[in-house]
Amino acid sequence: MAYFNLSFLALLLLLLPPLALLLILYLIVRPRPVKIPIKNRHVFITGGSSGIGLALAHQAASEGARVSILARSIDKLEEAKKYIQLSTGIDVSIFSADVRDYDAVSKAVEEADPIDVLIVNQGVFVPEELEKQGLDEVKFMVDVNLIGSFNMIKAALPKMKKGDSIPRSIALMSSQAGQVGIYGYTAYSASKFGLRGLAEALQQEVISHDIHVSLIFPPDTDTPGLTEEMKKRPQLSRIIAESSGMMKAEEVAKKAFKGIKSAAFIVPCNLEGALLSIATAGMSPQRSFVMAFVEVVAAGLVRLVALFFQWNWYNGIHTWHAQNKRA
Ligand SMILES: NC(=O)C1=CN([C@@H]2O[C@H](COP(=O)(O)OP(=O)(O)OC[C@H]3O[C@@H](n4cnc5c(N)ncnc54)[C@H](OP(=O)(O)O)[C@@H]3O)[C@@H](O)[C@H]2O)C=CC1
Ligand SMILES: CCCCCCCCCCCCCCCC(=O)[C@@H](N)CO
Repeated sequence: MAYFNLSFLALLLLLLPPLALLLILYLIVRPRPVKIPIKNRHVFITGGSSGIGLALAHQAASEGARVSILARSIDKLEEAKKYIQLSTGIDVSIFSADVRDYDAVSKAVEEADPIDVLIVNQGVFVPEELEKQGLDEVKFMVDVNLIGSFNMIKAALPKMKKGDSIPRSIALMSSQAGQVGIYGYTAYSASKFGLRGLAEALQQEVISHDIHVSLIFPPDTDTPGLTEEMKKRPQLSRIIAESSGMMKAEEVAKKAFKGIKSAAFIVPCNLEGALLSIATAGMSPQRSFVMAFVEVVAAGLVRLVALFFQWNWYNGIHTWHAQNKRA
């Protein structure tokens, strides 16, 4: 009996610190967890006529949401509308506008129903070493990916604040290249890193209006945009980006909505992304006390894994240059 008591006591002493940490985290995590409904809500998706945005629109329609999609090409919008109508029976509203044009975006928001879930998904990516890349292309990516996102949020926010008492979401489509800088993506990574600062600051500004911000971080995703990108992607960009594999747009859309519905601030899309999110948790909000526990406990080990990835990438860069110098 004494032996049993001793081992029980030892077990208790062993479990006490993690249990105490879990309790502390349960008490302190902020903002508090909240559920965002999608069914019968108005989901407005920019870049919704192709790739991940089209998959998001299809997923939202399948879950019974009212869906609007915004993009530049009216032909691609009409095609997307037809595809979703045929596959889900849902009639999607379409808005032709360039997110770089604040007035055009504002007009679309005025015409649209009040937005309950805004997914700022549009994005362009032209991978090239900065030295070779024209500043016009640098500006193009920053204007569409970052300034365009400001335009969309600024136009949508006033009406989103006036809505009913049901929680709302503003989700930003970032990229794993928005968590770690990648060779050939200087402008693209900068535009996606910018979304993080936007999102962290915006969440503090809108929390009192029951609006919840999510950042979605996909790896390479099989879309028309990626197909186009592959035509000119530097070999080293490909080697490094392949560290996180490839996903289908539909898989990314499912992960995105899972995160949006639980108002997760950081939404990874695959295992590498989950590791990357722990490695880059920084000062971002964490609503799940369980995830907070993992972040706190795994921080050191994940940092070691991250340093192994950097070791591998820089060795690859060195080898590539050595081989190409000889060639
Ligand atoms: N594919 C990938 O590997 C990954 C993509 N991402 C991100 O996911 C998002 C979608 O990418 P993906 O689906 O691959 O891209 P696609 O090129 O397949 O689709 C991009 C969409 O954005 C729209 N768009 C582009 N420029 C503008 C603009 N100036 N104003 C309004 N709409 C615009 C396009 O329509 P139109 O041209 O008619 O305007 C289209 O609907 C981007 O933010 C991207 O950075 C993140 C990680 C990986
Ligand atoms: C701590 C451990 C880290 C674990 C693994 C890290 C792997 C990072 C790989 C980065 C992949 C970047 C893909 C960019 C996709 C994209 O956005 C372009 N296709 C343009 O759209």
